[in-house]
Amino acid sequence: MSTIELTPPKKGINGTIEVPGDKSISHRAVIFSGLAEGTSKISNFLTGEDCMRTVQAFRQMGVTIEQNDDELIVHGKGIRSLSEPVAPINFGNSGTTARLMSGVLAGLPLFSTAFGDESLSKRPMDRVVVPLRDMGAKISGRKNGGLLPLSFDGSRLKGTTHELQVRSAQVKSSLLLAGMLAEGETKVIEAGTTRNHTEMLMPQYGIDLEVDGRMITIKGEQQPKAADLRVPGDISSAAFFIVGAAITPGSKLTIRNVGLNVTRNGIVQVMKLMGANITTTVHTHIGDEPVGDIHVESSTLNAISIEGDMIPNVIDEIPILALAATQAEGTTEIKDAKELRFKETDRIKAVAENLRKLGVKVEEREDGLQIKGRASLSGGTLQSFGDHRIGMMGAIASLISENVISIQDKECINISYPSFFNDLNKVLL
Ligand SMILES: O=C(O)C1=C[C@@H](OP(=O)(O)O)[C@@H](O)[C@H](O)C1
Ligand SMILES: C=C(OP(=O)(O)O)C(=O)O
Repeated sequence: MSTIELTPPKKGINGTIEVPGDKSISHRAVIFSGLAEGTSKISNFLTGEDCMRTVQAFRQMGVTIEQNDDELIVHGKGIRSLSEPVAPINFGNSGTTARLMSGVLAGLPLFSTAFGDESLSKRPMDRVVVPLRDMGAKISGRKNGGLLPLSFDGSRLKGTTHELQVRSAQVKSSLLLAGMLAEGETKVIEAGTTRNHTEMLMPQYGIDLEVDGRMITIKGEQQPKAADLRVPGDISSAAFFIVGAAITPGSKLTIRNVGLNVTRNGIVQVMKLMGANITTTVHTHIGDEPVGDIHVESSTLNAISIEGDMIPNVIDEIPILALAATQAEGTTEIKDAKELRFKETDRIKAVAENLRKLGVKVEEREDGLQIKGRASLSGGTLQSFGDHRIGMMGAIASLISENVISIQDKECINISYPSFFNDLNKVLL
């Protein structure tokens, strides 16, 4: 674990960058390619630690996956040819791997066990285990399957209708994957819109499903077919540079080839509501996913209330939005975001603690934060709490701080954005 010291640059961030491939889409692309029959090519794959956990899970089931930089060649042999993993699968720090792979492992005729790191071992798994058991899944684990490690005595599942209580794309995707392997039809009725990459990608891999508002219906016993895919840039990674450019005077920044899916572009909408100077230009589609450029220039910001339906669309962007709020005129309210307490760390607590260390007036609420704006940020040592998004928030704070900011355990940033500091240095030149 090492610490990085970041000296305030005393100037804006300028130029053009590209961020790495989308984390959510990269996980899903490996899962569909690993289950598929035939050879799939995935380019601009995110090689961050989380997505490599999903790759490793398929390697342990006998799938050959070649990697050349950010290109993966996945030699799928079909669902029936997957082999039983002889060793436990390590999901590492990755909630997406844990939830999505639970749906897969529960529905394959194999025995498997899986565990995670200290953070993931505290995150709730009952949100997938309970509905998977309703489909007939045989899963056991700590706290009656509420926590990792879990073991899956894979069996033929029965298609079921699920009315989701949690607003979570991971739960939805886990059940759609289980439904694809099950006998009969599965319906997933969402509590509200969440990122829809699974639904968008499935048809590209030849999987039939029907989306009717909040209800998704999938037929069982489907064998995915191989496909070639280019992963768009990750808007959740771009978010750090969007906010960095918006709050640092003298900035003009273009971020190229970012996924602009409407279930993910909340960061752009929210920053615009705060008065940020942002334009987006969609120039292509990858499958149904819109991809384009984001241009941001620094401007004054005003406080708003971020709540309700806005939250799922910015769920991973709240830490960096909280930093934006410190520079806005007025007091920003973040509500309905209790889910943040179940991420890599308790992100409500971590954000409040780090902003307070920098001299910001912050109130912590059960489901959010109240942040007083127009704060001048001192320097100091910030903990990342082993959470990549908290670490990157601290690094972006250093663009406008009065003194050096040190970030402890900077390595955790490799979970979603291994080239983060390289990209930051490029725009500081
Ligand atoms: O489905 C996905 O790829 C993700 C969904 C979100 O989690 P929840 O579904 O738990 O909200 C998000 O926080 C995570 O980073 C990725
Ligand atoms: C919450 C996140 O990821 P996961 O749930 O996959 O660990 C994230 O990337 O911010």
